[in-house]
Amino acid sequence: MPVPASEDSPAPPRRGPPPPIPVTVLTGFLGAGKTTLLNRLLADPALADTAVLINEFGEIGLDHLFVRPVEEGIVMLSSGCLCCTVRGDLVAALEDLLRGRDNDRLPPFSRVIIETTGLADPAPVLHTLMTHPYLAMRYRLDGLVCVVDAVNAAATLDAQEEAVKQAAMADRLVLTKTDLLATAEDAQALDALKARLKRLAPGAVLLDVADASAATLLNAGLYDPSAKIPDVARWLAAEAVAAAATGTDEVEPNHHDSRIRAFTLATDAAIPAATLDLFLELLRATHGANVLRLKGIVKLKEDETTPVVLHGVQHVLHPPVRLPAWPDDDHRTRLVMIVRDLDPKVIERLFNAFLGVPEVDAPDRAALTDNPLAPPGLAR
Ligand SMILES: Nc1nc2c(ncn2[C@@H]2O[C@H](COP(=O)(O)OP(=O)(O)OP(=O)(O)O)[C@@H](O)[C@H]2O)c(=O)[nH]1
Repeated sequence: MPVPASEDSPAPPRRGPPPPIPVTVLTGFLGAGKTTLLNRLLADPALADTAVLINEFGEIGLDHLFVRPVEEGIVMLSSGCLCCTVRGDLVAALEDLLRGRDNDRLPPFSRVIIETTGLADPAPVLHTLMTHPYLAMRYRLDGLVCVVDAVNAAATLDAQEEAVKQAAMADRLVLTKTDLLATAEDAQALDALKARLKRLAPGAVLLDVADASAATLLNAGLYDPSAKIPDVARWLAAEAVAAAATGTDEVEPNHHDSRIRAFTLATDAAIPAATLDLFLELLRATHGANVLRLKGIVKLKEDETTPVVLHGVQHVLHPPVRLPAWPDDDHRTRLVMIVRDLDPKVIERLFNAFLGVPEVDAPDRAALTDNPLAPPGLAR
């Protein structure tokens, strides 16, 4: 991971490429209300210059300037790993949009919304935006919005692990069909669902569809266009994740949810770039498939005044971004991770091993077998 040179501003230099176009990915299980929500959002004049990519046109017609269908088409990355695929169809559709815009065939849209199919794993969509050399330059992920049907979500989350993954990876969670909940039991079930979603995605903003708007759902990324300095604290939501980490034991063991854990790592220590590189490489190589999302800001030893921002989805790490300065008073390294089938302690020990933090209370034998750097077979 080459750490880039400091930039004076997230905006590119005047004669360079245009600023990347924000992309919002809209997920949610079958019939959860994605298209209905999209339809409502597109009626907002603030989204008049939005291009929409949608897998299939459902019963609700979208009346918008450029709504484009995309076919399902998964392409494997050269690593050959199933979980880090990119979508060839999506690459073609996103390239086509840019061509149209650059040739004045299309109006100069300033935002893209991609509605996925209900069964979709969001990871390949995010990988497409993060790994394609040209698309990663012209587009940037703004956020992942997951629509959750308040009537059926509990049963769906119990039965479908993809629904759990969609919710766990989200930056924004929108509860639909709350208008259909009438009884006291319904209200109780809704509270339980909200608590469940908060455990799954403690860093995500959870809102009712009645409050869903361009203002509340969009600009979830690092760069809010209205703010000159990236709002890292809002984007990371490290405090919310840390606060929720204490309550995860209540999860019923049979739920798919119990496989998901959200946690933060924080340190005051400055990390040499080469050490960070090695840590991330080992994390990707040994646990990449289980790290559903990684967000972070890192204090580098080489220049403690210009932190690096990280964003990863499973094996795929977005090229790190060097900030010109710390965005606020918190100058600690903070990593926020959503993992599946992985004990946060394993990552914590790996991180501490790279930082040189001794495992003071580990007995000798455990220090050997628990060593996260030990060769496979020796480590537990
Ligand atoms: N009562 C109520 N019905 C809703 C709400 N949101 C969506 N619906 C209804 O739920 C049904 C499915 O909505 P869609 O917007 O098509 O859902 P979708 O997620 O796009 O569906 P797929 O594309 O098939 O996955 C439609 O009949 C909508 O009218 C809501 O907030 N309240």
